[in-house]
Amino acid sequence: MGEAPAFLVDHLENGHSSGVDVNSESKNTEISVDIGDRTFVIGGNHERNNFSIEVQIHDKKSNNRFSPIVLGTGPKPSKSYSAFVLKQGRILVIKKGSPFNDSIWFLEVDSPYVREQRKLLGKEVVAWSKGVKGNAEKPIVISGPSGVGKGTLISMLMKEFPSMFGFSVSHTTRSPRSMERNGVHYHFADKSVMEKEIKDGKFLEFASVHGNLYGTSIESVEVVTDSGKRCILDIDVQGARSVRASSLDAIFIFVCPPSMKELENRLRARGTETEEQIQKRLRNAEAEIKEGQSSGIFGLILYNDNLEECYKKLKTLLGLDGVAPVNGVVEIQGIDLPNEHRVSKMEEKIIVQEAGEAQRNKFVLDLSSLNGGAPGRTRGILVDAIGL
Ligand SMILES: Nc1ncnc2c1ncn2[C@@H]1O[C@H](COP(=O)(O)OP(=O)(O)OP(=O)(O)O)[C@@H](O)[C@H]1O
Ligand SMILES: Nc1nc2c(ncn2[C@@H]2O[C@H](COP(=O)(O)O)[C@@H](O)[C@H]2O)c(=O)[nH]1
Repeated sequence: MGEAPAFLVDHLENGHSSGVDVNSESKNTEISVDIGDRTFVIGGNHERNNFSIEVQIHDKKSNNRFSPIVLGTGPKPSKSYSAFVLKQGRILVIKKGSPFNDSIWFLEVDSPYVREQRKLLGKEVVAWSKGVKGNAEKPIVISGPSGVGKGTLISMLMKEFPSMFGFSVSHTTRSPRSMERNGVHYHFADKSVMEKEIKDGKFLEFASVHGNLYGTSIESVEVVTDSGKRCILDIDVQGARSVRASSLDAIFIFVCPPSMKELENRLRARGTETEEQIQKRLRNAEAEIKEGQSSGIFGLILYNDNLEECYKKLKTLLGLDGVAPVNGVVEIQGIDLPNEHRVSKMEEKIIVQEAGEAQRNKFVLDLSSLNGGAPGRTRGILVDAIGL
């Protein structure tokens, strides 16, 4: 998967109902943005929904107004918004009077991810993606047959670099092992609940693995990204394939065992599965190893023979040679805009000018290097403060 395409500002309008700069103290503030035959109405009644801005679509042809499925964690309602139409079916929404880290959002209404989800869910879909400053490192997908040592390697990485990496906690319908804690190792889920959440588009990927359902929720990835850490996903090959096809721009590592015999020994020594489950996992391992090595999903293949050597190679692949653990914090921040401001466009930049006495303070948002997007955060916003 290549870099996500840049989404330069296509057109920005500041009139009524098309890329509007709404400035209202009303509790019913909403903003309407016209794209083609549709008006996207963003905002609405705070009293009805205090948790996330509402989105409605008005189809001008049929004069029908309806609520689409809204994917991703959206922004909390605010007293007023500015909105601009960007390329590739995205609307930039800037909130006023919002707390730190909650001011710049992207509503994807016809991005590749939204089109894919629309097809999958058979319903109208829009998706929120929060804008973050700078470029966080790409998430890391680690796959490999059961027992090869993925979890062991990930634990070593997170122990040595606690402030750099965060684990995406998957959902699973399998029963917890004795040492596993809900919300830490997995979100242990009821099958019908998980299936309903999958239907509702809450998952980045999911698969049936060794007879149970496993999946990565969009929220699990967002929680890690928002904490400023690089997200690690421990998922099977089917899941990796789905992530590869998604717009989550990740790196993909496959871990191979030195032999099937050694894999069997490790699974047995771990002592967490019944004999029947071990046999099932070993049968699946052969196909997984074949696919992992030949499918082209994985750019990086590691052999976990000697654990210490394999861990060293993993660190080299991740560019961590000689990196001191204490210096490992990833540079990723929200964007703190002044509470009261006016928003305008200058060439391909968005100018946010502080209102009131401090009018000379301006923030220039350069969107020319955007990357990422739903599901997950939109990265690469360059912010320049002028006159501060
Ligand atoms: N290089 C190694 N040499 C010997 N034993 C190892 C090595 N790597 C990991 N192990 C051991 O193998 C067992 C399986 O490792 P681990 O649980 O990390 O596998 P996994 O790939 O995460 O499995 P699963 O996919 O089932 O979660 C553990 O008991 C671990 O201590
Ligand atoms: N597709 C996904 N696969 C996942 C996810 N979480 C874990 N896994 C994979 O399942 C097997 C078995 O795990 P175990 O904990 O029962 O031993 C292993 O290969 C994991 O990588 C997920 O969210 N999606």
